[in-house]
Amino acid sequence: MGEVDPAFIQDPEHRPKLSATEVKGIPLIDLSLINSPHSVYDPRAFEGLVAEIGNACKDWGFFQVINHGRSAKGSKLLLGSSLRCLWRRRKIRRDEGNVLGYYDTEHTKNVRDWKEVFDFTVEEPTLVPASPDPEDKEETEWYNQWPEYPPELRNACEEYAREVENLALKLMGLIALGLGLPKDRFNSYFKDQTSFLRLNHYPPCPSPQLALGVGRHKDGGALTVLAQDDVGGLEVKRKTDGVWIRVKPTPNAFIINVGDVIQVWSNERYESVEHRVIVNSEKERFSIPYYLNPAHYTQVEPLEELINEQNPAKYKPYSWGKFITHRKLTQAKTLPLIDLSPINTPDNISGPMHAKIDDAGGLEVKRKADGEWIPPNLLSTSNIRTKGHAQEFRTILSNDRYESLEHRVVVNSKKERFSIPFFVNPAHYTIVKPLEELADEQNQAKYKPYNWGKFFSHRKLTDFKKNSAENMQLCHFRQNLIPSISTFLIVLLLCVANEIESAPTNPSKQHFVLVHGSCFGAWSWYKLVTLIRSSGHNVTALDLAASGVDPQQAKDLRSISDYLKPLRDFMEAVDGKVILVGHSLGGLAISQAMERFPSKISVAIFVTALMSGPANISSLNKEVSSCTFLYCKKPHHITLMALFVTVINYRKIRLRRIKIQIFIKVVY
Ligand SMILES: O=C(O)CCC(=O)C(=O)O
Ligand SMILES: [Fe+2]
Repeated sequence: MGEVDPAFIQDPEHRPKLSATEVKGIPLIDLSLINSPHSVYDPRAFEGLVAEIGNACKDWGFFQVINHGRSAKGSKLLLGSSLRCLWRRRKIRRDEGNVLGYYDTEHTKNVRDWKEVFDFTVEEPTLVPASPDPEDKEETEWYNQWPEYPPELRNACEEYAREVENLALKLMGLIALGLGLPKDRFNSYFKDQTSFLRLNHYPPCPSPQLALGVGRHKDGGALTVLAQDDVGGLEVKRKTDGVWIRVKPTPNAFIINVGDVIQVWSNERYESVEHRVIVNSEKERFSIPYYLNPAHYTQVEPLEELINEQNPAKYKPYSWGKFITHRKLTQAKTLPLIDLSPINTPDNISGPMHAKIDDAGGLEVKRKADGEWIPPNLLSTSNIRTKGHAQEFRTILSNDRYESLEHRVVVNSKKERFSIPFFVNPAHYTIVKPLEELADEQNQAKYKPYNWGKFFSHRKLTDFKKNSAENMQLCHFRQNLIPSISTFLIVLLLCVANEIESAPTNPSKQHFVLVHGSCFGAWSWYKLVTLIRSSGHNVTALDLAASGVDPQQAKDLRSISDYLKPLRDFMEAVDGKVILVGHSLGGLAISQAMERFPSKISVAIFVTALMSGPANISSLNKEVSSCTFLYCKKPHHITLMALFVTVINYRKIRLRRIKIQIFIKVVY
């Protein structure tokens, strides 16, 4: 591997102390009771063993076992010199199509590990989902990739795997008993297990103070049975004080790690252990973890027997198959720092680290697949690289190949929280538009150019209203805006206007006057204004009195007539015919304008609007109550409302009224 490439260098706070102390007190459990053919069954001793394992799982999340009944021949052979040449020969490299075999690009927390590995599964083939995509129901098979040399490798590995599997399942039985469950409680999960083994080789490292053999992590499966040679380097994070302690190799012992799956099954009675591997400048090191994993179709969730009202489930169920497929596909390559995959992968959707219901973080991202809010992986990075406004910019530059991420921060009643976003923005004079190289005839530019500086200063002035329509949003610049209420209105209007005798002869050039509803302002039409203008029409969005940016105060208005005055003033001044559009209470305003300026109005559109009678505004209530309003409210936001549109040809009003009712999704 040569000199230390920056990809291997750990952030300062995660660099190892090479002088770490080896401490006493790490549980060392003698399994001779269950393994010796000569031992007489002693229920009390057995109970003691179960309790010892239970305590080790609870207090440490790991322990060592001796007299485990395995001959240790297998591990000696695999760790020993006869097979080391495996690493120096040509390796069968894994790729995206085949995730097993040799590779040396494993990354933990986005930093490359100083090691090379050879992976093989216990079941041949191993059945797994074809992709991490939750919607994809297809399955695929993983096959081991055995090298031709050394020839004895395959047999040695397979034999070793069988031996350790036996031990791992026995330990699961003891753990089940310790949790007060039947001994065979976990058996069914491992019927079609996805367990695999890894031959780890840590070459000597010129800068062991900067890099790690494996960065800090927890094993994702149920249980790990680890064999190591006598070089040492494994460190575990002690639960009592968070100090990293070195695990001194014990001859013929296996190290047992509690994995994330047990943490979830036990509803956190046992917690998986964080660990890492230190490398050294002189000696290479070998180790063989056996990861005991459930069948891919397992939904991992707290066991029913271990939850109740006092102790509710701390995790949401997640698909083991989706989780492991994602892991396998992503861990062997560099993950970009700004990476959209976390919101689309089971790892972050429902992996044990992330599905924790009471996640202390606060940042949530909206998963693109289904719009659900989920916490991203905040636990492991010291610098949290969130995706901010800069990504809106990326969205446009990439012509939608990358989409910006919607996110939010939830607060909690106990802890305060701090964060420091760094927004990477272009120069103010930048005209943001899809890059030429990424837009062509087949894939046309999806955004119109806009001036970053103008956008940015507008945002700065209005950012306190992040969710209000007044805040300029990316959708302003979209070329082909998604059909919405606005587009619908224009299409509807033009269709109907063509039908009406008095419609302008050239419907392609109209002047729309938009009148907002109560408590709204001209800003509420921001989408429609953009749309109408970009369709080549004139548009005026008015603020009624004391609304939007109109300087008057509501308390100073003496009558409804004062409130409607800005429209009257406008109508007086305007040349030619206009199309009036009123929303909600704005219907009252346009009704009055229709009374006064009939010759200046070609069409009036009432959008869920009050519509007073043409002769007498006071007949308003009667008219309104005869209209059908369908209204569907969901908590916190209106997702659906009935749009009630009445198009009136004013001059023929007594002859013809068109009422159209539709359902439309309105996004505020
Ligand atoms: O090599 C070791 O001691 C531990 C390796 C490990 O933690 C892993 O591969 O998951
Ligand atoms: Fe591990």
